[in-house]
Amino acid sequence: MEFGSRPTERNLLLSAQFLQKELPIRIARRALELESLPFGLSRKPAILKVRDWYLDSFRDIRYFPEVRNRNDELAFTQMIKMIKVRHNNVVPTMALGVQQLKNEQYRTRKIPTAFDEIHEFLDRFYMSRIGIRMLIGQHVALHDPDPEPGVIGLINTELSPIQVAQAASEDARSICLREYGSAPEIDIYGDPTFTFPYVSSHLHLMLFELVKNSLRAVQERYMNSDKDVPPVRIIVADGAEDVTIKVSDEGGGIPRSGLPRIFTYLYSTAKNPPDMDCPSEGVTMAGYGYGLPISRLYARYFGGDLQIISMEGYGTDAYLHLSRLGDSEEPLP
Ligand SMILES: Nc1ncnc2c1ncn2[C@@H]1O[C@H](COP(=O)(O)OP(=O)(O)OP(=O)(O)O)[C@@H](O)[C@H]1O
Repeated sequence: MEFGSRPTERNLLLSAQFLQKELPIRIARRALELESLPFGLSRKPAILKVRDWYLDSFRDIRYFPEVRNRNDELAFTQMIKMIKVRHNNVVPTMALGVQQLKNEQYRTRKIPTAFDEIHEFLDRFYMSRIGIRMLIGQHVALHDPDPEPGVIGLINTELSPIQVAQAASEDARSICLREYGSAPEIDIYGDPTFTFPYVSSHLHLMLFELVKNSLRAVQERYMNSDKDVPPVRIIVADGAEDVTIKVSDEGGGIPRSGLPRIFTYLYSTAKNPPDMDCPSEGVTMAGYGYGLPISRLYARYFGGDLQIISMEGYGTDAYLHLSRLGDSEEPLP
């Protein structure tokens, strides 16, 4: 944030030179790991596709001549922007690969794999992806000739969590409306003038996932009843260390036996999961089971965390902690 507040030619050049060294290291580590996954996962077509994206991006950066001047820097920026687009569908494509492995085990009636190892790999892999995309996104965004006041690259130094909560709520409600024909109300509490520095796309993504889960739970619980539908409540608290946002619903909660699984990849109670073979299809209410684990990674990336507390038979509280100390280091694998 401090570096980007002065996006001079010299600083942009320094930034590009740093990325030219740093990105291939991060990308190569992930490519190697993609090649050595357990249980034959590395040979699944979807995983090979992702591996190839990583190899292509590695080559693009390594074959790019050394960045020495402004023109090089602009060309380099275009190139890494393309890389970011190339990797847009990594998450659903990886999900497809893991699903292919699961299906195969189911068909051949092999003893189901302990997926812990794969879970840990995916956590590392997606965390690294968040870091790579943050670095590329920040560099590219610093070229914006006319940034909004208070915005430095991807970071909004005056982000209002209430505003982001409103936008994320609207998005989640419109999906709920589309899917069920109606959607519970959402009440948002907190100081509307309060702001803190954060990446608004990250916060939007996390709140959108949490609100979507709450809306779905409430909707399913009250769909066929004539009782009043209780609203989902979002409460924003600004502490000295953390900004905490609670998303609270009366959607019936999660059974205690199911709680250890909600942060695992591919655990979902959605009845009609999206077509895994068409990962670019539009957003649905629930499906992959990726919402919670991915949101927690985004929170942890900047030193925060996500906790889910459930009261079975009543509802669920999600606590999203966002560290505002600004002194956390990237928790890289
Ligand atoms: N607020 C909630 N109330 C009740 N159950 C919940 C709530 N939040 C999450 N769950 C349970 O946890 C599961 C996993 O949630 P997660 O957000 O990770 O995936 P998903 O919503 O099923 O799919 P998607 O990848 O589309 O987010 C859900 O399928 C649901 O069973």
